[in-house]
Amino acid sequence: MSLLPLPEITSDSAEGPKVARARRVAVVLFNLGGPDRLEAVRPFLYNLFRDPAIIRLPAPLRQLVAHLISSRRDKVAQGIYQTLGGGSPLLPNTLAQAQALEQQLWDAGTVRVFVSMRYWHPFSDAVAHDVKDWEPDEVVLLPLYPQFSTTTTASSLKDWHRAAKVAGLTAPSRAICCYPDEPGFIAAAAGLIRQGLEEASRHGKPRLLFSAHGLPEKVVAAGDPYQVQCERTAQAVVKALRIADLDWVSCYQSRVGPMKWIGPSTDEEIHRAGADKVPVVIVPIAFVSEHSETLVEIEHEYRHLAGEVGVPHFVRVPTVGVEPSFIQGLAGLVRQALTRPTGGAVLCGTGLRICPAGKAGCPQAA
Ligand SMILES: C=CC1=C(C)c2cc3[nH]c(cc4nc(cc5[nH]c(cc1n2)c(C)c5CCC(=O)O)C(CCC(=O)O)=C4C)c(C)c3C=C
Ligand SMILES: [Fe+2]
Ligand SMILES: [Fe+2]
Repeated sequence: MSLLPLPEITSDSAEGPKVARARRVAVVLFNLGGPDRLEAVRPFLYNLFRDPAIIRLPAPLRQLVAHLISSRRDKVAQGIYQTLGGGSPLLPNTLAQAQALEQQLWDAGTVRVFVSMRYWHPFSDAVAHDVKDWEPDEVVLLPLYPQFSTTTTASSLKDWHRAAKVAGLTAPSRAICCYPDEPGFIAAAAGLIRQGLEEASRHGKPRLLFSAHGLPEKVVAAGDPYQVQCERTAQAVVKALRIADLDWVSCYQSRVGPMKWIGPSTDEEIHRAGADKVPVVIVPIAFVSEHSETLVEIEHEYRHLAGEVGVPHFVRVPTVGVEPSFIQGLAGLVRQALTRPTGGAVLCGTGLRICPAGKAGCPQAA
């Protein structure tokens, strides 16, 4: 990766020579957020379900529905976070990624990496103020969702632009929309999967399950490119693995509510693996760090189900986290974004084209 030139930012002074300083770049990482204690579970769920990107109802009705669902799901969700010691590890894990990325970007100017969460602290309003106080020359918005969804990436970016306006943050920004087959991400996932396949192979010919967080079918039918991009990630990993006759399938976990979600579901695939008596290697392909969906849903619930339905061996592959090639990949996305025109343009991770508004699979997110 070639180094970026470091433009000197100069300021005129009435008295004397111009003062130069290195370009200051703020990178903002986005993720969903998670409750940090059991009392936070209900307000976290309320924030999630009152988001119009999640519950597509008009305002007063949406708040009412959010209140009802969060009250009803509170106990189940508290049980999930109780298993994790009373809170989500998503924030500490994301802060570790921020630190690793900051170190990786030593050559891109004076870089500081911030973390902004959508449904629990640190919220975009507080982070936008912190970014403004740091006085960046440029801002790069980097969602920690490799695959674009209106429910995640677009929701986070929209909320960020609102918060930035309120905070008076005027530095130019660029958003990276998605990177479903970014080579560093794919290499990191493939490396971790290879270890999982090796372990499972001792128990028979394993089946690889690429398990992504699901979405309601109607969200995808309305044009959300998430499912297509999840399949693209799976294809890219399979190609990188270069294993002849690899048995693999994409599936979707985490269904909530009564609507029909995209499939096949991860449950169905675990049942099928049980019937076929094949070991399962399950890889959470839409998550880049550990949290309730990986450490409870996969590690406990799916592992238990696999035992019940006769799967001979079950391996959970860890998320890419701070794997060096993943962090290098993120740094590459930031460097490339910095070479593009500013003005809220949305960049596709693959090929880093500037996406025209509305182009399918390459969405205008802001
Ligand atoms: C790829 C990422 C994600 C998509 C797409 C997504 C859509 C989506 N999620 C819900 C409802 C819930 N999600 C919950 C937790 C959760 N979701 C994601 C990511 C995506 N969600 C993450 C990273 C987490 C974990 C948070 C943590 O533990 O730190 C939860 C809360 C947990 C639970 O009660 O099961 C809910 C609820 C919907 C409805 C949706 C799309 C419409
Ligand atoms: Fe979710
Ligand atoms: Fe879940």
